[in-house]
Amino acid sequence: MANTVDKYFDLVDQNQQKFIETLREVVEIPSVSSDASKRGEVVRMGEWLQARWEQLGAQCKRIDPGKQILEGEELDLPPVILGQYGNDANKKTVLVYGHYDVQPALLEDGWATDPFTLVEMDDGRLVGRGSTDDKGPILGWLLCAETHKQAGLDFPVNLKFCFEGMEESGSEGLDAIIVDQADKWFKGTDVVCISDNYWLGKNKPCLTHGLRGVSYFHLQVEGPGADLHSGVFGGTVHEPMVDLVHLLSKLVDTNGRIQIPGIYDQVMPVTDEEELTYENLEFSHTALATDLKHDVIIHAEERDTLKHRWRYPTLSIHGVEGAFYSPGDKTVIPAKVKGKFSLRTVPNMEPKRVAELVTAFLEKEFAKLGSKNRMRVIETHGGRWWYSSPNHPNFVAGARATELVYGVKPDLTREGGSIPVTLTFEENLNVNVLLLPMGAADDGAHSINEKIDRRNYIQGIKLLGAYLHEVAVTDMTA
Ligand SMILES: NCC(=O)N[C@@H](Cc1c[nH]cn1)C(=O)O
Ligand SMILES: [Zn+2]
Ligand SMILES: [Zn+2]
Repeated sequence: MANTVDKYFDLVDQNQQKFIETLREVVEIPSVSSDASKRGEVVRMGEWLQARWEQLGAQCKRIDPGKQILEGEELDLPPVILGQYGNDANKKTVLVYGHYDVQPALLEDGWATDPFTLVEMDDGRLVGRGSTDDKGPILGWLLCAETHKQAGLDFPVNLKFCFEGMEESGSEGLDAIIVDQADKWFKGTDVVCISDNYWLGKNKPCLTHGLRGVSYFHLQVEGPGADLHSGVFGGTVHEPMVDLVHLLSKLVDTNGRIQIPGIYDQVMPVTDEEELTYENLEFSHTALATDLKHDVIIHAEERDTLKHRWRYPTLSIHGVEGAFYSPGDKTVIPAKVKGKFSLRTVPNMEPKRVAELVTAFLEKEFAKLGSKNRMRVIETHGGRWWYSSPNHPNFVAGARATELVYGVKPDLTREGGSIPVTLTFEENLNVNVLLLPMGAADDGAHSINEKIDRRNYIQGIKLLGAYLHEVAVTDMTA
């Protein structure tokens, strides 16, 4: 094994520039799943992946999950690309999951360069939307397999894959496909690996064994039939935006404490054993404040910041649809506005209970306003949290691979973000899931100037390959 892995590492080093060009090619496809006008691009990205894997000899199956209504338009959901690369009864089977859709990005959001053009900076940052979330990592699996084939190296496992184009928009349609395919396409899977999160800091790699869930809400307030002139109607009609601002202000206080009664009742208490997991991690407020460009950290202790990222629920307000947001001073009263917020959920919160509590609270608060407007709370998607033990041999394989590539033992972390289908894979395939991140804490996923460092991209391609080699020689039943 050592010989093959060393050869593989050498080849990855030799092909660095080619791998960056491949990343450039996919960053140029603006596969934004939340934007109806970009749906064709999302599909194009899925087709690109399928074609490239088929060229390599993988057997692929495209599943079209159905329709969705987005911005009032009925749209085809982007395809889920299932694949099988290798089918040797003497090898283990690893299922990898990733997503080929990305978050929206506009130059005017504050990007220094065009978000859909990959730019390599002097300091090694590869800047572009999707570079770290999640196009770099999904390319990692592909480039690993291509490199093995081109060099005639034995591929150590049978690889199954599942790539979706709706992760950034709630993974619509995917749960049903996983349930349906558990005994079909996914049959024979020994372990699952997902590379779609980040290190805790900038230097030390980690393995991740927990994710928060996400429950996303639209709070709609509707009043007159059309926008109004504020000089004529201000002070004489109930304004939807005023109601909305009042309601949004009730959800969470300025120190991040959620104000919805009952929301903390289902949260698992911290145990002494858990307290130990916050020790000796590569995480500091000084580094975090630098990444944030301004120290806006609420908590005094690092462990409290981590607890609020990993194991307590949080509520964030994301935006208002229908409100005036352009430059200039338009004197309008918007007729209908939609406030958008989400709660990150943790063990043992149930999405259904969360939705009930949120709705009951907002209805009560709205009634207090005495407004003649109409209010509706809509839960647009609810993804579940995931928590797993890091003692499984799958994690041992991940740790060995990390040591081989980076020369250090990885930290064990949980993640504040959500990958809703993680639990669906675990429950329906009855196998262990490992999260093996490629990118670093300061990559700026979902933000402006998203990047992956050249180092993390290239070493990450090695890491994914090394992990597959380690799985091949690790007893997964232990
Ligand atoms: N890299 C994982 C990720 O970014 N996940 C998203 C998932 C999501 C759910 N609803 C909208 N996006 C996240 O925000 O955590
Ligand atoms: Zn992602
Ligand atoms: Zn994301």
